[in-house]
Formats: sequence, structure tokens, C-alpha cells
Amino acid sequence: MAKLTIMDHPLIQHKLSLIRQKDRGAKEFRELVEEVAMLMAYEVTRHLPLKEVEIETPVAIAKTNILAGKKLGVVAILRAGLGMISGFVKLIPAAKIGHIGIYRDPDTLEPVEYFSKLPQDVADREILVVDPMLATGGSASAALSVLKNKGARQIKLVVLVAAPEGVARIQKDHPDVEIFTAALDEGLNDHAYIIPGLGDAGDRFFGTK
Ligand SMILES: O=c1ccn([C@@H]2O[C@H](COP(=O)(O)O)[C@@H](O)[C@H]2O)c(=O)[nH]1
Ligand SMILES: O=P(O)(O)OP(=O)(O)O
Ligand SMILES: [Mg+2]
Repeated sequence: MAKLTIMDHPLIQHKLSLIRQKDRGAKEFRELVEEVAMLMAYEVTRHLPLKEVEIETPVAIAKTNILAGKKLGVVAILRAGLGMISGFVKLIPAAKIGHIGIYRDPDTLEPVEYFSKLPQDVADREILVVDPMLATGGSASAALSVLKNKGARQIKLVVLVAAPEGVARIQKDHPDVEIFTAALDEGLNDHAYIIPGLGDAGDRFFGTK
């Protein structure tokens, strides 16, 4: 079963509380999502392999560590996932970026795919899929299937807020995909919005409602 990690770093928790507040304007919302995404990128890359190299400091030769060069990709589920990309890329500038466009049909709540553009070598990269909200899990499950159909095998899912229903869906459909979230909320309302959640992340980020 997919492992679930709740990122309880105090800075992540504090900033998420600010993001959740309904009167938070789009400007601050965007800034905070970027900051939290950066902190999450820091946590989710803890396992990256290092290699020892020799460098010359102003004082002496030092044996020290650098990243071993594992290839990474960050894939945003549009639109809301776009908001997390800049935070990830600030910490992992060499990562390639992919986009998968999915919206939820407002009546059926089923995911509707409308776009996909991924790095060509997606199968050779560790892929970090980002979307602020994991509600029913339909969107993330569909995005993970798109990636697997293109050959991706090492995938992690990174969200700001998850509902237990969404976690269960990913653990059932994609038991190999580790999930990272800043919060595990109570559940879903009748329109499949996360309670208490933060509303529609895409609309809040882009100011479309
Ligand atoms: O509270 C919410 C719930 C969902 N979203 C948006 O929907 C998808 C995820 O929904 P699933 O039911 O898991 O498919 C996510 O991409 C968000 O864009 C939301 O913003 N707020
Ligand atoms: O999942 P949705 O329908 O909320 O899509 P978007 O991220 O474009 O708001
Ligand atoms: Mg939306």
C-alpha cells in the first residue's frame, strides 16, 4: 500500500493555515502556495542520492557531497498544480516540467482530461506530481495513469491538503505511489470539496471566482 507522509514541519503548518483563510487575497495566496511548495520540495527530496567529490576551498582540499545527478521531473495537474511548480523549480532547477490538464466535471465529479505534455524521457526520471488538493482522488489517479502509460515508474504525489477518500483511492489504484501532504482533513462535502480544506485551489490561485 502507498505510504502516506504528513509533513508536519512548523513552517509548512503555519503557512497552510494562512492559505486556508477565506479572506486571503490571490496575491498572498499565490506567494504562500509557492513558499509551502518549496518547503515540501525540500522534504520530498530527502532521499536523493549523494556522491563524494573533492573540491578546493580557499583553505584546503575537501572531500564533500554533491547530488549524484538523479533525473527528476515535476508534473503539475492543471490548473491548480501550476501554483506549486515555481516553488519546486526554485529548489530543483534542473528538473524537467510536465503538464497534465484535468478538470472535474461539476455534475459527475469525474476527472476530464484535456491536455498532456510530458518530458520525453519521463520513464527515466523520478516524477513528482503536484496538485494542491486530493479530494476524491479521481484527478490524481487519472494523472498517475497518464504517466504510467508513458512509462513512468518512480512517482511521488505531493499535495497540500488531502481527504481520506482521496488517499484511499490512490492507495487502491496506485499502491506504488507514495503520497506526501501537509494536512489530512476530515472528508468531503456534497460537492466533493474538502472539509475544511481551502476551497477551489485553482479559482483562488488564478482569481477566477
Ligand atoms: O476542495 C477541493 C477539492 C478539489 N479541488 C480541485 O479538484 C481536483 C481534485 O479533485 P478530485 O476529486 O481529487 O479529483 C484538484 O485538482 C483541484 O483542482 C479543489 O480545488 N478543492
Ligand atoms: O479540478 P478543477 O475542476 O477544480 O480544475 P482547476 O484546477 O482547473 O480549477
Ligand atoms: Mg478548480
